[in-house]
Amino acid sequence: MTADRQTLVAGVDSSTQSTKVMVCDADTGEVIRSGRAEHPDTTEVDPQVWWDALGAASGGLLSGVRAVGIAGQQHGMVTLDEKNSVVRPALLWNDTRSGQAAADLTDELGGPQVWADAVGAVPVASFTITKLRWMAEHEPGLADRVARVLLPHDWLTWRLLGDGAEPVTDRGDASGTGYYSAASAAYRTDLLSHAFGGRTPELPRVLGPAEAAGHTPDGVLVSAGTGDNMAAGLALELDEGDVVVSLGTSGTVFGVSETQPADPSGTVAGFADATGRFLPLACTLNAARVLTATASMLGTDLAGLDRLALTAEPGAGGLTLLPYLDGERTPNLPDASGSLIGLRRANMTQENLARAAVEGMLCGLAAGLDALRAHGLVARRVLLIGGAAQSAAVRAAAPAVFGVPVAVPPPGEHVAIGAARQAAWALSASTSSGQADPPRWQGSATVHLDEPTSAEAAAGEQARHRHAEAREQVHGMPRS
Ligand SMILES: Nc1ncnc2c1ncn2[C@@H]1O[C@H](COP(=O)(O)OP(=O)(O)O)[C@@H](O)[C@H]1O
Ligand SMILES: O=C(CO)[C@@H](O)[C@H](O)COP(=O)(O)O
Repeated sequence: MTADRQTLVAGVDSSTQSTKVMVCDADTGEVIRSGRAEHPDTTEVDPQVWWDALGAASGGLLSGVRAVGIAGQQHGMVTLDEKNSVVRPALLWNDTRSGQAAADLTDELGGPQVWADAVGAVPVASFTITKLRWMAEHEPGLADRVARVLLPHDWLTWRLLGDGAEPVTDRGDASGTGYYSAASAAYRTDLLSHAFGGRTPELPRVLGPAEAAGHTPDGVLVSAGTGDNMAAGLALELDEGDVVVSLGTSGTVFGVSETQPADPSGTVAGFADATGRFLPLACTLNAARVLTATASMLGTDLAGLDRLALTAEPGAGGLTLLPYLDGERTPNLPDASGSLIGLRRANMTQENLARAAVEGMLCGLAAGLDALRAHGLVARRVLLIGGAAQSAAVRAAAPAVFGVPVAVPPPGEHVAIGAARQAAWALSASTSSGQADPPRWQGSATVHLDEPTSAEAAAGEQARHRHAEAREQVHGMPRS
């Protein structure tokens, strides 16, 4: 197909640390051009920052693009007043100030199982509903001004549509609010109102997976958009047995399912995906930044951290890092700090510390993988994505820590590509010959990482055991 007949679509990943834009061929998924812009390192942010980053990342890229989709960091609370002005900076998924609000809400409405049954997940500080409770308690004057609540991707989609547009969302991102039941495809405004002190802000209409949100003033179709993990799932065209481990700011482990789990322990959140199915997911608050923080402490960079970690033996000489550097979400310890356990004169080396950082980050996700399996998810292989999947030390340690084959898809911005694939799907669905399914894009082969030796597998198993033991000893968390 010649370039002038090529149909172009764009996908946006507005995640915690940056905005990425990928322009793709709508038929094949080939990436034609891309851009990115950084976000500030903070847990509350004026949404205008995302809009400016989107402008910077997409500058000059969107010429000829027929459709665009926005994927965003999940859960962030964007509050708007009667005039659609932002009431306060958005509280992000990694802002832990609403930890007590989460515990209170869980108790007030009958305990964890009631929540898991109602909305597929037990509230934690990340969820939008707990942030609204925090706002109602700590900023009641501002809460009184809130006329509408959106998620980050909803707000960006709405801005793209221009003045007078109706705010919309999708079931994937809505399922992370704590006031949407994906199983019954309905908002739980009773829960929202209870959490928000009797206030009942307007909520965006929930679109279907291939439904269009509308068009930009320039006539570009805008798809429903979704949460970043849902978009990554869409890019990877997940089948049964595929489990994604994403190592960005957050660590997430998830797969697709026809049914919604209801985990009263709160480890597995029964989110919805971007295709009409469910996306059982466990999320840690500390992933790639554990590596940057450890590298910085050791006076090196990420390449240097890799070199150190690869020099150490698997198991880090018995060192265990519980990397709860920014508090933690899974396990639910919003006020926790990190712990380094097992230090001896013989193992107290930079190499072991680097390895312990890598293994500690992965062990938290391996525990999430165990919980997903306990709730019925089949794990035949792990697909490793996100910024820290580029780390050689992570790739070396992952197969032994997860205990299942690990594959790395070709490096790419999977969230933005998933958003672009959704845009291509919505564009196709808008025509008379529209497709019922998203276009098949996945072509390039994944790289399968080496199976661990029996010694490496044993060291991985021991690292997980020590991690669970440390969680129990330091934080009283029961072993699963
Ligand atoms: N080679 C690498 N080794 C370890 N971490 C890396 C590497 N390359 C990028 N990262 C980390 O990945 C993170 C960004 O990943 P990304 O998935 O884009 O995050 P997010 O979606 O949360 O914004 C940064 O913290 C960055 O330091
Ligand atoms: O809260 C979750 C998942 O429930 C996070 O995964 C956020 O969606 C942020 O993602 P990244 O910016 O780390 O990719």
